[in-house]
Amino acid sequence: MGETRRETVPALEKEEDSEEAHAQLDIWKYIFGFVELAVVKCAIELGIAEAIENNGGPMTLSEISSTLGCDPSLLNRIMRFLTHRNIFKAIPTSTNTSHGYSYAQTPLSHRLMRNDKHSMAALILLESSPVMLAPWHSLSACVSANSDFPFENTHAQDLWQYTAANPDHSNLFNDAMACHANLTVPAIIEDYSEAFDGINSLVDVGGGNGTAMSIVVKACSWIRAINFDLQHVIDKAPEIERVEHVAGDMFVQVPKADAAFIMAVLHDWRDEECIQILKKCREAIPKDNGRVIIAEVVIDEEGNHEKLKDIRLMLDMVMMAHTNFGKERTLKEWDHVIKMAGFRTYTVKSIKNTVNFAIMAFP
Ligand SMILES: C[S@@+](CC[C@H](N)C(=O)[O-])C[C@H]1O[C@@H](n2cnc3c(N)ncnc32)[C@H](O)[C@@H]1O
Ligand SMILES: O=c1cc(-c2ccc(O)cc2)oc2c(O)c(O)ccc12
Repeated sequence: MGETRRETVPALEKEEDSEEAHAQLDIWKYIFGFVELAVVKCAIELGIAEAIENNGGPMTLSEISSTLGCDPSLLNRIMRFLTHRNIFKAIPTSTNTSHGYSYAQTPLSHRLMRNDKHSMAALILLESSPVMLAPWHSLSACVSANSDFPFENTHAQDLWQYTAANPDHSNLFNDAMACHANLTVPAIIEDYSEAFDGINSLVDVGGGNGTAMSIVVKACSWIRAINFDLQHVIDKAPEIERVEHVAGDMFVQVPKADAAFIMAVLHDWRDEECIQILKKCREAIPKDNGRVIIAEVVIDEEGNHEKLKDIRLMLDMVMMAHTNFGKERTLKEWDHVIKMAGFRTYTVKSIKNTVNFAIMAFP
């Protein structure tokens, strides 16, 4: 019998081994990173979550596939992927039919429904659209040349010219932003109700289809709101009680009100442009007790790994791919922009469970 000898592995080498093992696992996630977005988009387009919701309870594979008119064996693989990621819950059935499972909704699958109060479907459909995916292929060329912009390079127009000329994409974009407003505005009102105290009129600068103001006037019955955006966006905005839609250019003039609200707009522009927009907001509000409520990301540079930091950094990459000079800003960068626009002081408050902060600037 040969003697078996066990090699002793130095502690350091073991640590490196596990780092290697983690790296090897992590790199596969990058290699197939697009798969998650593609399969989730597929689930939204098929309407899997809606089918289960409309059924009023869990459904077997054959029930879902006959309701949606899908191939059962392909749908089975899609459901296996989605349940592995806890997007749907697989409940073993007692019978031998239908691959042995019923599928139920989860908090994640609710977010894939188009009409759910938590819906994120429109944002997923925007990010996975060929129009928004194509510019990512020009990212490295644009970073190294620092001359062209990924979106303009790909579509020969900037995002706003492109949406004005392409109504289908404009609808996709406005629906996605409405989904963002549905998520963020109730959280701002709940966490920061004092922002809306003492104002009778409020103008939303770059307010899209008016979703943000529809939520504000419902929650704050004393407020009359103006939803201000480009002509082609206002032309498509639905009528909303106590919300007046006004078309115009925020670089020229902003409609007058007691306060201005501006959400996910300044991150689309470079500092000089933000200063110009904020000056127009300052001119639109009273000098003595006016305020501008800015809802935007603040990037933390302190090296903290707070759970939303990764998403904020991804949004910064989205700004690089989809806008010419847009970016997410640190507090120091916000301080520069707000002070240069002539505001005397400002406060900053994080908004629970959203990537945004509420920055209130006073003239
Ligand atoms: C990223 S979206 C934000 C929409 C909305 N505030 C939200 O957070 O859901 C930016 C908005 O700015 C509008 N916008 C772009 N340029 C503008 C301009 N010059 N004047 C007014 N609005 C403009 C766009 O049409 C778009 O609705
Ligand atoms: O694709 C986007 C997404 C956003 C966005 C998503 C979530 C937020 O909390 C804020 C913003 O904003 C965009 C944007 O401003 C833009 O010009 C292009 C694309 C996107």
